[in-house]
Amino acid sequence: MNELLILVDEHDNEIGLMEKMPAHLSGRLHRAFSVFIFNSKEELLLQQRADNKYHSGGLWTNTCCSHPIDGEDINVTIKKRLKEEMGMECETEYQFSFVYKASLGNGLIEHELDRVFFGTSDEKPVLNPSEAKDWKYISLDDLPAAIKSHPEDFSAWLKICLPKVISKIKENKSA
Ligand SMILES: C=C(C)CCOP(=O)(O)OP(=O)(O)O
Ligand SMILES: [Mg+2]
Ligand SMILES: [Mn+2]
Repeated sequence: MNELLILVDEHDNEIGLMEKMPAHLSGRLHRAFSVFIFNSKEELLLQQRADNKYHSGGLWTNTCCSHPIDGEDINVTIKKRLKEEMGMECETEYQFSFVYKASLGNGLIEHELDRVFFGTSDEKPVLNPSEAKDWKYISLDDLPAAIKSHPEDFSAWLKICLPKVISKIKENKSA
């Protein structure tokens, strides 16, 4: 795997490029994106990561995540990655960004400036087994309690950004 991530400072200024593994071993801040797809009942489509992912294998998380590619429009990368991971085609819209740092076991550290995108689709996923092993819909009324009762089953970044996702949805509705 020779995938280059975009290193940034906390103001999202590009600093350079680094390969995926060294970037996650050193905990250098880099760009990422997290996609949240909802169905028409406003349930969130969760992805269960494949067991053999480099980190957070087997954990439940938002619909699709990856890292932007240097020189490629992030909307193009999102489209490709949503297709590759979940077999889905869906328009997505930028919502907000957040920074987090989390140790994920086996020496890997996620330290990301993560851009969050929302989309709506009733399309059923067709999973790529090297990326995802299961999917399910869950209402945002039920997800916080599910995380509270089994925190070990969910990704670090989902737990960190979920309150912001819920506030953003409320804000979008009242706008
Ligand atoms: C929010 C996060 C964790 C971005 C990285 O996502 P992945 O770990 O799923 O990255 P890919 O292997 O799919 O590129
Ligand atoms: Mg991914
Ligand atoms: Mn990362």
